[in-house]
Amino acid sequence: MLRTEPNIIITGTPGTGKSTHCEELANRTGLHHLSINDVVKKHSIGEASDDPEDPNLQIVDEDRLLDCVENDLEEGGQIIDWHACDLFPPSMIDLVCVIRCDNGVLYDRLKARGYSGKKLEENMDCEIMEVLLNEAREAYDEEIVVELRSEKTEEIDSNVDRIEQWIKNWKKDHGKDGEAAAQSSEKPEDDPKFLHG
Ligand SMILES: Nc1ncnc2c1ncn2[C@@H]1O[C@H](COP(=O)(O)OP(=O)(O)O)[C@@H](O)[C@H]1O
Repeated sequence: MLRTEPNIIITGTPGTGKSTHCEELANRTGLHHLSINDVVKKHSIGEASDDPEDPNLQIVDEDRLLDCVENDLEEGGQIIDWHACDLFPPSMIDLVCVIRCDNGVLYDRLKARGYSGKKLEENMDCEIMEVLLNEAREAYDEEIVVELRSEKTEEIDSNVDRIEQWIKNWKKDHGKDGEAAAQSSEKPEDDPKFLHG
């Protein structure tokens, strides 16, 4: 089935600004903010970890998670909000935005969230080592992976503007004309390169 609306992953280290971007994008475009944290809670597919330093940490059964979101992804128009990305089938994903943040700014945000000790350290390492960016680049065609910075308030607006414009182009290319182009094996002109600042 051809999707008429794209599926977009918004990923990044906790605290970088994923939810903020997803909410704003959903408000502006009418696409659905698919918070994976909410899916995990709703379907009880997380198991409490036995880490005494992080009793709230949930280990998620990824197969069950995929079962829960499969229909949504097939339908399209999903803005997927999660701190991991490589489990979603590439055939169902049209754009992957990795939200990045300066280490000092992220440290303050995570502290304000009450993170400390090992949990704070591991999340800071995750950002410094570019774990999510590498994961995204390994799992998906590098052309659809975009890195966006989110340190200042005005960056939220400019990032969302750019993604919104990309969505408009994608829809134009995948409407009736896009379907015709796909059938005649022409490549639709939804090149996400313009998103690469
Ligand atoms: N570009 C930004 N400018 C200012 N504050 C931001 C920006 N991006 C995120 N924040 C703030 O950082 C915190 C973490 O953002 P959030 O969207 O919850 O991150 P995540 O979903 O990645 O954990 C929130 O308080 C949010 O308001």
